[in-house]
Amino acid sequence: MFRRLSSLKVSRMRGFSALVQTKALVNGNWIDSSSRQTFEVKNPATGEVIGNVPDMTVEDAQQAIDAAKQAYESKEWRALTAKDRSNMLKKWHGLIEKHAQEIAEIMTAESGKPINEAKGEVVYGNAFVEWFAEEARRIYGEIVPSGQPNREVIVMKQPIGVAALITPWNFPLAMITRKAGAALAAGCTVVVKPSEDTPLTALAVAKLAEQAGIPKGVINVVTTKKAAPIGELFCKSPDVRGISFTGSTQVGKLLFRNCADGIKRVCLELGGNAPFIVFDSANVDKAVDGAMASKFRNCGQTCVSANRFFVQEGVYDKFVTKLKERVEALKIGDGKCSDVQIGPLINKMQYDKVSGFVEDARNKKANIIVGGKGLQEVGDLFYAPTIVTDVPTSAHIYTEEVFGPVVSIIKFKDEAEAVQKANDTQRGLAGYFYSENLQQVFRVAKRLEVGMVGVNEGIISAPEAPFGGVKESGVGREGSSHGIDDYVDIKYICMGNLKYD
Ligand SMILES: NC(=O)c1ccc[n+]([C@@H]2O[C@H](COP(=O)([O-])OP(=O)(O)OC[C@H]3O[C@@H](n4cnc5c(N)ncnc54)[C@H](O)[C@@H]3O)[C@@H](O)[C@H]2O)c1
Ligand SMILES: O=CCCC(=O)O
Repeated sequence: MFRRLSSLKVSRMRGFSALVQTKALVNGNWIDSSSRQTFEVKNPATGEVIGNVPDMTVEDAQQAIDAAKQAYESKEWRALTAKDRSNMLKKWHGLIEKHAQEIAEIMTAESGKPINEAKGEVVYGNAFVEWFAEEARRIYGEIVPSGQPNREVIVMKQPIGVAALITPWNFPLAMITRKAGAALAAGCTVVVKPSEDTPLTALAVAKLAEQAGIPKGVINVVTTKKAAPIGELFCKSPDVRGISFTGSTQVGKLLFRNCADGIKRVCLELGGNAPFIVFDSANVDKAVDGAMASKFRNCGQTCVSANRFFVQEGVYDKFVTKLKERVEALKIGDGKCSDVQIGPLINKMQYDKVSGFVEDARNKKANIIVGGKGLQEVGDLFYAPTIVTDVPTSAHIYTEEVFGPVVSIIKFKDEAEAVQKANDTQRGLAGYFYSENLQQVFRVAKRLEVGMVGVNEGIISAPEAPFGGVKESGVGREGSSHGIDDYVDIKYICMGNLKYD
């Protein structure tokens, strides 16, 4: 069965104290909550409290909005050229790179993410800062040939103003840089509300932004457990011109509704329920590699994780046997051990959800061939990597996003059935399939109702690619040249009565 690591094998982590900030950042000042209240940040692998951060109030969040507005209108920010902003982002990128190890250690301590994955996330997240440093200089307008004489039609892109960024715990760095990089490149200022589970990574990168010379008030970080009232303030405040949210579909819908009155710009990156299809024409070894990468990245707590595996009859037994061997070999433990591959789930709520879903499948006569239980001997929040076969379509692991290390497998007969089942969900973030048949590749890629498709590939995220979903998985795209769109307004200037002769 699974290999567990003893604490003796835990590699020594260097102290990460230098970058750990335990105050919020408003208008360039590192401050406490006006209520003086704080909340604990815990290591999900051990339950140990690793820090206390300010539990900022709605009034504190209002101050952060005011600071962002003032900074947006100040000469220190508005007068900068695109090249100046690009250079600041490049400096920030350089500092994140320099402090990659410390940031990864903070991330592992507060999120439980295995250290090698945390280092990978620093590289991935920082790539958005670099990408948007480059894009900052390419926010082009247009001059369109006019239909009238003596007229010019000029189109320019201008920053929207203050943007509020609400981020989740599963990618504590990348979900901030993917938004803030684009916003700053466009010339906006931001108020970041990181997840209450992972505020320390957010504060650490904000500290580096300060060291990079990004002016006060341009990036504000509000740590809080009062997500709902502060989210409502962001939606209702006329000074916040855009909201970018990554998180659950449930909260995304609430924010979308609350932004309606102010006709605010909204970017929503929400949950998925990704199909992963293995056709008879697939290279099964490649498919198993892709399945492991897609499913077990961050212990399955990834919005683009494969959620439902559809495997065609001809390769079913081979795929399941090979996948089972790989799953049983996964190393589980405290993410600070350098060879751990599976850490804990983030919190008790997530643990209860995952274990409840597997119990539901068991009760509905699905077949649990590996795992299917908690690993309390390792820690309270550890759940065994699990494979469930013969999953009925009524099971929660089929209809819902599991967000945990659970593979649900369903056998299918033909392509039409696979595509119909893959699309049988209101979510549409990512989808994956394995096939060596070129005709099938194009057919299926076009028919999947998702924003992103991995063909013979389990890891698809990249700074230059547009990230986002369709259906209830969200609106807007992050990363790529499209990632700037949510932070700019298009302005048309009609130059009339021009005299050319
Ligand atoms: N599409 C993507 O890019 C993407 C990326 C990461 C996570 N996710 C999704 O996020 C979910 C898991 O993350 P989570 O549990 O942190 O989600 P969540 O929606 O509970 O929380 C996300 C953020 O929203 C805040 N929040 C919670 N309630 C709020 C409210 N009423 N108003 C304003 N803010 C509020 C939280 O404090 C946190 O900062 C999964 O469904 C996952 O698929 C999507
Ligand atoms: O969890 C969602 C984000 C993951 C990614 O950017 O690949």
